[in-house]
Amino acid sequence: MSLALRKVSRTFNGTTAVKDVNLEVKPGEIIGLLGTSGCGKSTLLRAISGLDAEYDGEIEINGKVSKEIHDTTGFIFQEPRLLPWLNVLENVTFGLNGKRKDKENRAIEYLASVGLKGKEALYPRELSGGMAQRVAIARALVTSPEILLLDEPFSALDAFTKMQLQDLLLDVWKLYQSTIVLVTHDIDEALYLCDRVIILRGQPGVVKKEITIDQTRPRDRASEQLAKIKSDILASLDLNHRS
Ligand SMILES: Nc1ncnc2c1ncn2[C@@H]1O[C@H](COP(=O)(O)OP(=O)(O)OP(=O)(O)O)[C@@H](O)[C@H]1O
Repeated sequence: MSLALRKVSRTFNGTTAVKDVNLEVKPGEIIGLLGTSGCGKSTLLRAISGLDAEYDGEIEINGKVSKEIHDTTGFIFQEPRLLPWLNVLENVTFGLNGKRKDKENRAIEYLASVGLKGKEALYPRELSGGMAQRVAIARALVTSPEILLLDEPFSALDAFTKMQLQDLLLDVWKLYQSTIVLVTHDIDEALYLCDRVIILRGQPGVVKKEITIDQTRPRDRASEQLAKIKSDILASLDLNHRS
């Protein structure tokens, strides 16, 4: 599913958080939004999801401009946000429409695709951080979203779990062909996952640069080509200057 942002700006109480952001995303593309804290990455993601409609400009999803919540988008947050009184299966089926057995079968299938086969009856308190985030991924996927929005989805996890879940994300992307917008602070994560990285900078945040990562997957995290792109990204972030 395609996605386009045209001159999107968002102002909170007189202060502009992001200004005039333009972005065209092709179906099946993985786009990273990268930038220092407070430059408006989450604000943009909330606008794309329809959770926040108070922005100026236009957001078009598959050719249709709308400010409503899009049922074609799935959202994954930094923390899993599971309901503690529901087990894993119930957390994934929660809010789905349809017959109970159908919903459960669907949830079981998606839980298997994130490596949680047989864990359906566990409660959130019994899960590791990585398992809980896998449940959150299954919960987002079960609605078959054509656009997946991820807000620093792996930043609370240890380095090894993070790398496993990045690979998992690529597996589900291959399987479901979703268009993905990923907010991250982690340059290596953006280099490993994204087709294109949008660098935002400043307050209000504006698009400073777009970097295409034209490397086949699976990528070598330690490759020289990625290291070169990383130094370009670091230079664009201009961490020594605030603007
Ligand atoms: N609901 C809100 N009310 C008022 N100001 C807000 C609101 N949401 C965001 N902002 C402001 O908008 C700016 C951008 O915030 P946002 O959370 O989008 O940044 P971010 O780039 O995602 O930051 P971080 O990387 O730290 O999560 C900040 O100055 C923030 O204080």
